[in-house]
Amino acid sequence: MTGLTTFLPFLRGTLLGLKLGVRQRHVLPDSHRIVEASLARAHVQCFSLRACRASKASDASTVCVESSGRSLEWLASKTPIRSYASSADAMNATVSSSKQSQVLKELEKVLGSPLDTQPQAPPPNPLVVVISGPSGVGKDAVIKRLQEIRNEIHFVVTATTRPKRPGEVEGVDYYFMSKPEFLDLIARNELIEHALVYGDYKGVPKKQVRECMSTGQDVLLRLDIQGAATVRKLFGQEAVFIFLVAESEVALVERLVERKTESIDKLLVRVATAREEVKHINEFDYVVVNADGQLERTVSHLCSIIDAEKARVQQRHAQF
Ligand SMILES: Nc1ncnc2c1ncn2[C@@H]1O[C@H](COP(=O)(O)OP(=O)(O)OP(=O)(O)O)[C@@H](O)[C@H]1O
Repeated sequence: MTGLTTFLPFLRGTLLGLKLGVRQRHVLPDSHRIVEASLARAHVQCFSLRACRASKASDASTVCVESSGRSLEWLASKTPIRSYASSADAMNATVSSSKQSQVLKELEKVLGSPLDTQPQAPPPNPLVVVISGPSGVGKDAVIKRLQEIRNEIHFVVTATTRPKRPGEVEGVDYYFMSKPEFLDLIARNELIEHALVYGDYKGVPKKQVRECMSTGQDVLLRLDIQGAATVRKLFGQEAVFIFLVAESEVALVERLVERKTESIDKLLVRVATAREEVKHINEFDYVVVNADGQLERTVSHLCSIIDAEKARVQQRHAQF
């Protein structure tokens, strides 16, 4: 309402200007003035499109120009206004491509140099993303889904000495190996980190991470809390650490019981450990709730984090 009342005097002046054929001048930022000056040459007059619609003016056409991140709406005389849903529609509806290129040429002339076609944002650095969280929270389920929708991210397959669970695939879910084989990897210093978890070894092979990072690919690591702490020491703030939690402790336990992969003794150990692990939440950059039945939402949150990381001005720069 306030905008309208402030605007009415301007609108009256504008319409009067149109009738009298007098070019109006409005206070615009410098960059906009350049645009205005250039378009003035093409006999285009600048007004607010919204104002003209409100006034039901029917003797103007629209030319929209993106300048300094804002949309300027230019009204030129003689052609009728058409109804449209957005500035982009207005552009399509009323400006022919030849007119557009004419405007661009005019702008380039005024600027004294050609408009740059290069991307304005620098290419983002490859990310190292660590996903961690207590046992049974859904790390594997979440990562599996994330891989389906973001297959450009390389999931680093962990080596483990634990037995394969039904449905798990060698080289996809884990590299399953015997304890002597795993100990050999340790001896050859071929693991970024490794740990003995619930009596089984788990570790991240260096080779995979090294190879991916050298090609500029994003890397996703699934680590338990100890592993995440070790990798944090290695990468510091240069990697992204995400902590998955269930909506509550009871929800986590129900999920573990439902999975039916542990005896009651093993369950007890996992639940007691999970209670301790959740205390490490502050060592992470992000926390994401994997609520029951909300796997898609969880994965969508992870995608948002990755996208936000890609949009950072000060990029993380993981080196290995
Ligand atoms: N959002 C969810 N809603 C319901 N069930 C889920 C959800 N996320 C995962 N699950 C299920 O919970 C169980 C535990 O998930 P998963 O095995 O992925 O956990 P994990 O964190 O990888 O466990 P671990 O560290 O013990 O390997 C699985 O049966 C999985 O299908």
